[in-house]
Amino acid sequence: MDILSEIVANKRVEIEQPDYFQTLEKVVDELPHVGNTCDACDGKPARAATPDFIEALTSAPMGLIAEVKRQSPSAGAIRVPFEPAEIAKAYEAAGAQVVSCLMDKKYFGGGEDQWAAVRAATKLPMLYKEFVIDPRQIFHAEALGASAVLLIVAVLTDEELTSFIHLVQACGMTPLVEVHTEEEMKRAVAANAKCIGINNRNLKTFETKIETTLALRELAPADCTLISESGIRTADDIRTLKDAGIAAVLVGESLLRQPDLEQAVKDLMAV
Ligand SMILES: O=P(O)(O)OC[C@@H](O)[C@@H](O)c1c[nH]c2ccccc12
Repeated sequence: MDILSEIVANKRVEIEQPDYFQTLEKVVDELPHVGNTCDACDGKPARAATPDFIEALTSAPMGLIAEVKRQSPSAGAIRVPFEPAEIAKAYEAAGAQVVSCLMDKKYFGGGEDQWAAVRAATKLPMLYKEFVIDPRQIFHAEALGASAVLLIVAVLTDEELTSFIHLVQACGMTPLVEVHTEEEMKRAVAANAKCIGINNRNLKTFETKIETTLALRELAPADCTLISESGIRTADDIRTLKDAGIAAVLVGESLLRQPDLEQAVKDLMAV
């Protein structure tokens, strides 16, 4: 079994544990409400508006989604010691537009505690970075104050993809639809995704190359916000992607490996 299938198989078991969505129930009642209701959310009031994901990203010449990632199946432990709040503060101070927070515990060392630490440390919009296979995860993201939710095309059927895109939108968040192949890009476009993340990393083999973005971007309609994800290391990479019409980048490892994070962000984004 490849790693992506393994992670998803584990996720299916995980989300059925009785305490998995505990926070959802605890948090929803305590959230500041804006009073408007969301049809898809059972008539429950939607939570206070979070900063808009696309607006934040497109406010810069090249948007940066900076990732809080303790470990990964491909890299192992990425930064030791790992301090989510300090990391988020450094990202914000250096001018990142969005913070991405891994929610998977077993493979990425993330989860609700990490989310809460980051949420408290920064005002920046946050991306709920998870292997979403169930609508409850989308309500969870909403309850936690996410601005955007990752939807990975490779782990969803067409029907799921379409209904999850609508659900994320109905909850006042932006679906970031992730693709890695031509076929997945076509499925994302057919599902009317308006914000597409091209993952340079093959989640089955871990092979990572920026050319993936350059090849797949051609297949996206002009009104789509395109984000290049994974394996982005240098200011030269950023220049290449900018010239190719990419609006934003999602970067974790290459930043997190630098002792001075704030400087690392500034050096990377110095275009
Ligand atoms: O650390 P990197 O190579 O800069 O990559 C960040 C991000 O793109 C990567 O963590 C990622 C992209 N899509 C995902 C889906 C699940 C987990 C992780 C990911």
